[in-house]
Amino acid sequence: MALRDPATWSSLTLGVGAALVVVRWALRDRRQRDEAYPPGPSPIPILGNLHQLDTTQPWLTYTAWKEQYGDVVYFRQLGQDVVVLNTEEAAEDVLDNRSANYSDRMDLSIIFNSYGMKFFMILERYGDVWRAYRRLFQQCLRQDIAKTFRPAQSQRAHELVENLATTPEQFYDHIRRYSASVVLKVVYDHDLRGGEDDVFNTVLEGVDMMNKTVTPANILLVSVFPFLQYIPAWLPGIGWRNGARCRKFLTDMINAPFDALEKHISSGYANGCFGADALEKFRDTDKIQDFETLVRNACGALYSAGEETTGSILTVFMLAMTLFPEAQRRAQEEIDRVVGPDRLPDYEDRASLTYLEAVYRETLRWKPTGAQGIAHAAVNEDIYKGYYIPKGCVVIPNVWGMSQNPDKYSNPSTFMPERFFRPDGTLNDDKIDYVFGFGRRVCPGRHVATNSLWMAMASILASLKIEKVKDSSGNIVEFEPEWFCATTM
Ligand code: HEM
Repeated sequence: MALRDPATWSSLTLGVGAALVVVRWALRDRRQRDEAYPPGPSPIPILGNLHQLDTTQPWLTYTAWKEQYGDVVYFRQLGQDVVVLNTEEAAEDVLDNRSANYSDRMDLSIIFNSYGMKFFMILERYGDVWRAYRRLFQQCLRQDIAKTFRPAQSQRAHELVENLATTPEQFYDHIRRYSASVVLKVVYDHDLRGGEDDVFNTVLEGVDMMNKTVTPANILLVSVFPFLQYIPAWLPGIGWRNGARCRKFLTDMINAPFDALEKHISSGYANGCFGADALEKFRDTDKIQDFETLVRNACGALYSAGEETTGSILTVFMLAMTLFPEAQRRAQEEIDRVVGPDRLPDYEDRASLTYLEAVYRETLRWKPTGAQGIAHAAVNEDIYKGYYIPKGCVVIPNVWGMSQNPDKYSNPSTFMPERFFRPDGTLNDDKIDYVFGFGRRVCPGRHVATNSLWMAMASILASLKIEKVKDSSGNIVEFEPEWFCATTM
């Protein structure tokens, strides 16, 4: 793609135009109203408060602002109104209890179109198309249906243990393979076994491409300067911004597993899975237009939302077990006592393995992988606790702030499963559900995710001891874990 290309220039013009609109919007005066905006830092023209944000880990800034301004904080970012909800109570009040008004997302149509993200319903605006997706999820991924995938999840968890035992140094690849294999099975009835697998390679490449493009920084840049999507793909370091290349990867990511599923269906070999179930249940619907494309896209969205999240949490689990051996020892002692040495834990054991349950919850809490949740947006203006929230305002649930709240979790940076027990030894009611989101947009894959995570943790703890690496002389190699959490918009 050359800069001489007329399309590039028209985009450049559009980009500059968009920048000017953003500047004018950013400079506009706040409306004079009776109700005040929630408290927050003072903005400067154009940037708003962008210069005060830790842009790679914004949740750290939000959490610091909580100390200064409170549970509900208002700021501006290049003219965009943003409200941060720093506590579970505020997030439940606004996003759960008023979900009819707070289930929208920011307008990201430029990114959607330039990078081929239309399938990615996670960022779909609140409306009929989004409702059609949620109808599919409600019919084909609810809790009782998620249970039917458990045997496949157990089998893959046992494979994960075998892989970890054979080549522990490749633990990250094994974990990623596990989470991908579960989601491929659940969504497409695709069996990922040993060796090369074209479908697996294609979807991994697609997700990696998405991870680069769907970041807050890139979204902001491309929204203001749409011509960036025409950066030549071969340019080192920044060629990944090329829209056409990304579109190709994502189209392949959506089509490869779905085409394979359709072949299975037509040859009569498909077992129960989300894709086949949705095609079957909605085939005669007149309520959803072009339902086949919708199902194809829904499958792509489920895969891209489900693979990395599960993998990241299991990576956090491995880190926690390495750094906090006492928690590992207690969970293993419980499994030995309750399950015994002759078999691996099964889902039926879950209620009896209370310490393991606490390890599971503490893993979600300790280093939540979606530290600033996924932002919602207000459909209409609203008043919350006397504060004005404007129409179109982006509303961020600060999951990091909730999970590291020292008033609720003492020594929050310590991995301490014991915090989930009441004095009488029973588990409390804090299930860390807030990591799965809020209101009408709550994660539809949470039942599948919970089953995958629990089974992997139970199987690993029942079979392996996780400890720090030793060098050739048998000395422990100490390491300083670096914590980085992928941002979501
Ligand atoms: C493993 C841990 C997972 C976590 C922590 C997680 C978390 C989340 C969060 C925070 C949201 C946004 C909710 C909101 O807007 O308030 C979300 C949305 C979503 N998740 Fe998950 N998720 C996980 C696994 C999965 C899996 C396995 C799947 C698919 C099988 C999945 C599919 C989705 C989809 C499709 C949405 C978009 C919902 C919408 O916008 O209406 N997730 N998830």
